[in-house]
Order: sequence, then C-alpha cells, then structure tokens
Amino acid sequence: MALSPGTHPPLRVAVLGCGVVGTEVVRRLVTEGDELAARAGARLELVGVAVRSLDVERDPVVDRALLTTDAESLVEKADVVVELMGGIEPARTLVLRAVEHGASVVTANKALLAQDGPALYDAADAAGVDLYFEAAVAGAIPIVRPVRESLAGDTVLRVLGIVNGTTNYVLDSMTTEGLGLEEAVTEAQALGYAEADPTADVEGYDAAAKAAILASLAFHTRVALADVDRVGITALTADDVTWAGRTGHVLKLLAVAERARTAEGRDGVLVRVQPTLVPSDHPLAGVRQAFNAVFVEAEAAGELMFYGRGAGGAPTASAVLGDLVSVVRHRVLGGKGPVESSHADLPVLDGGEARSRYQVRLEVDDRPGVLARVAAELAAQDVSIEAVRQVLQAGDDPAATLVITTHTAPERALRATVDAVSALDVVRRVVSVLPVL
Ligand SMILES: NC(=O)C1=CN([C@@H]2O[C@H](COP(=O)(O)OP(=O)(O)OC[C@H]3O[C@@H](n4cnc5c(N)ncnc54)[C@H](OP(=O)(O)O)[C@@H]3O)[C@@H](O)[C@H]2O)C=CC1
Ligand SMILES: N[C@@H](CC=O)C(=O)O
Repeated sequence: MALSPGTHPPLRVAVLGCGVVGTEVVRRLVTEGDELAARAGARLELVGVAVRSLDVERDPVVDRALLTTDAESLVEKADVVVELMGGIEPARTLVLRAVEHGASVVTANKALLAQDGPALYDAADAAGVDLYFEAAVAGAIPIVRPVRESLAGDTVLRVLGIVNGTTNYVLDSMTTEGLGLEEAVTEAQALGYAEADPTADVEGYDAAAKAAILASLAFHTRVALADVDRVGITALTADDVTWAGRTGHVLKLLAVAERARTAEGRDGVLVRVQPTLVPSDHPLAGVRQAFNAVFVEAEAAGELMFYGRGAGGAPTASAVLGDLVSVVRHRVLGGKGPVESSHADLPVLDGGEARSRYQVRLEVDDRPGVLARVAAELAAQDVSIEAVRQVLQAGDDPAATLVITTHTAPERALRATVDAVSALDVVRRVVSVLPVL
C-alpha cells in the first residue's frame, strides 16, 4: 500500500520538552510539515509542547499557544508522544502514561532507558505501541537501528567507540587548544552538547547509559547503567593530555561493550567507559569536537564503523524525526517496530576481567635499579612490559618519570600491580594508569 497523507486522518503529536532538542524538533514539524506528512503517510498535528516554565523566552518558531506545563493531560490526547525532557521523573511516568493511553513514544532519554528500559519496553509491548529511541545513542548517527535490526541475524562480538559529544569536545579542546577542563565544559554547554547537569557527561554517566543501551541490543541481554564500569574525565590533567601526545596517543573517553570469557570459562559481557589512550594513527584519534564514532565487530559482518555528529539540537532532532516517521508509518499501515530481545541473558562480568594494554606513569627516584624493581612487581602479577620510557626531571632532587606500557593484561592484575608498585620506597607517585587501545 502506498503512503498518502490525504487519506489518513492527521495524527496528534505531543512534544515533551522544548529545550535544545525539542526546539529543533518543533521547528522541523512546523517548517517541513508537508514533506514529513508525505513520508509518514499522515499529517503530524502538533497538539502541544510541554515545558517546565511558561516564562522562558522561546525560539519564535514555537507557537506559545501550544505551550503547557500540564504534560500529563497533554500525553492523554496524543497519538505519538516525543519525550525530550530528560531525567528520570516525570519522564518515566509520562512515557508509561502515554503507552497506557495507546500512544507510540519516541524518546532521546538514555538515562531513563538505561535505568528503566525493561519496564518501558514491556509496557509498550503490552499496549501494542512502538517505543523508539535512535536519538538516545550518539545523536544523529544511526546506530540503534543497525544494532537492533540490521545485525539481528549476526553475532555481535564488540561495540566500541566515542559516544559522548561533550567529553570528546572537552578532550579535543584540551588537546588542540590547551583549554582547561572547566572552560571547555562551559563551551560545550553553550553549544547545546551537554546534559542539563554536565556532571552526567564529565563523570561518564551519559556514555555509560549509552553503552548499557548498546550492550543490551547487541548481546540480547539486559544491561543497566549500574552494570557499567565507569570512569569519567574529571581526574584528567593537562599533563595527562601532554603525555598522551608525547607517547603518540590521543586521550578519548571510550565506551566498550564486549563478549568475554572469564579465566574459569564463564561467558558473559563486559561493559565499561573509561579515558583511553588511542594511538594517533587510529581512526578514533581523528574524531574531533562533539563528533562520535562507533565500531561494531560482528562474527559474519566483520568490522563496521559509524561516524557523525553525536550531540546538538539539529543533529539529534534528525534522529528523533526519523523515529517519528517510522512510528507514524506503523500507525498508518499497521505493524509495529521491534520489541526487546533479551533472551540471551548473559551475566555482566566484573570489570576486573577486562583485558587491555595499559600505560602506567610513575614519578620515581632517579636511582640505579628502579626500573628493575618496578618490573619485578609487574612480573609478580604476570604483567609483562612492552615498552619503557624514562625522562629525567630537572631540579636538585634527582627524580624521573617512568612511562611503562604493558602487554595485554587483566585489569585485576593491573590494579594489584599498581598497589604493589605504589608501596615501593623508590616510587614517589603513581601519576596515572590508563588503558591503551
Ligand atoms: N542536547 C543534546 O545534544 C542531546 C540530548 N539528548 C537527550 O534529549 C533530551 C533533551 O535534551 P535537551 O534538549 O538537551 O535538554 P534541555 O535541558 O535543553 O531541555 C529540556 C526541556 O524539557 C523541559 N522540562 C524539563 N523538565 C520538565 C518537567 N518536569 N516538566 C515539563 N517540562 C520539563 C524544559 O522546560 P523549560 O524549557 O521550561 O526549562 C526544557 O524545555 C535529554 O534526554 C537528553 O539526554 C540526546 C541526544 C543529544
Ligand atoms: N550530552 C550528550 C548529548 C547527546 O547525547 C553528549 O554530549 O553526547
């Protein structure tokens, strides 16, 4: 059956939230109504836009008569609800209320999905409506659909990449412009990349939520935010950035979700977010500003790479509107999008099982035999050394910086090594321990 907006009654769309993303969604609904109707098969009638305050100055494209602070009533009169408020409550209650009333939902709310996804998927399934969330991971990049649908016939082994635009913008600004962390965060906020509370970005919660969503889809297993081993970027210093460059790397906040097997032969998944040293010639090293990039490794497909704008109003609105067209097509033609697939039910393994190369930077006394003593502690944990760099520090006090790159080792062994090395009298300070891609 061909799509023809003239033959189907208009569908009522409620937008919850009129901030960075909501405003762009409203703009496109207003300015591209005819084109969207032609693609979706029905006119999309914007019946209201829920906001927290009616006193905030809005973009002139937003008709003030459509604004309301009564989101609960609004969702009850919509066929499709687009949730762009963020946060857990009242977003969670409103999404549930929407599906109970038979509305399909499109959301960009990764925090909510990573915390309460299963309850929301079940509710949508029970109500026979769609719950779409392409914009929740990596902004404009189509990654949810490829993992959820296109790769449903393959076995995904690993998903790895940069999924937070704010931290990538911050680390890029620190690396290329010498900006301080706070200054760069302020810029990212002004550009509309950061979460309402940017702690979610810089402490890695936002990337962890996205990693949990991708891991759930990729491995057909429920993974929640709390399952993700998470380290943010707030402890990184200008010195870390400089040393990354000196050793031929770029610092990136990476999310990694992979199938793994423990030493005892237990299968499971590992999901982590951590600042990582990416070799300068790796494609991820060239991901600048607020761009995101995700690699997916699957058994049959091999390696796939997705790249694009990971944050910001217009790019995110693109993903939201793509979902909106999809769910409206289902209402017009019948049918429904995919439901949750969590049958594999793999355990989420402890982060200590993760294996990586590491770069350990130490400040040591400049004395003969120091390296041998440090190496002995690594060897005691079965951690072998790939490369060492020793740099003498200027000054009266004979000190040196030791930069040790290890071969691949379990994180658990690395932690034990670092504890042992810190206790050596010749080691003044373990300055940093970073995984190397
Ligand atoms: N910004 C981005 O680049 C991206 C954002 N996202 C996600 O999209 C969602 C929206 O983000 P963004 O547009 O940046 O957020 P903003 O903070 O810019 O906007 C949030 C909007 O929601 C409204 N709102 C918040 N709480 C309530 C409430 N209790 N009742 C009614 N309205 C409320 C606010 O109202 P008021 O204007 O009155 O304050 C505001 O209009 C979030 O889930 C975010 O994680 C996803 C991908 C990228
Ligand atoms: N704050 C988020 C917005 C998009 O998801 C980010 O910086 O990536």
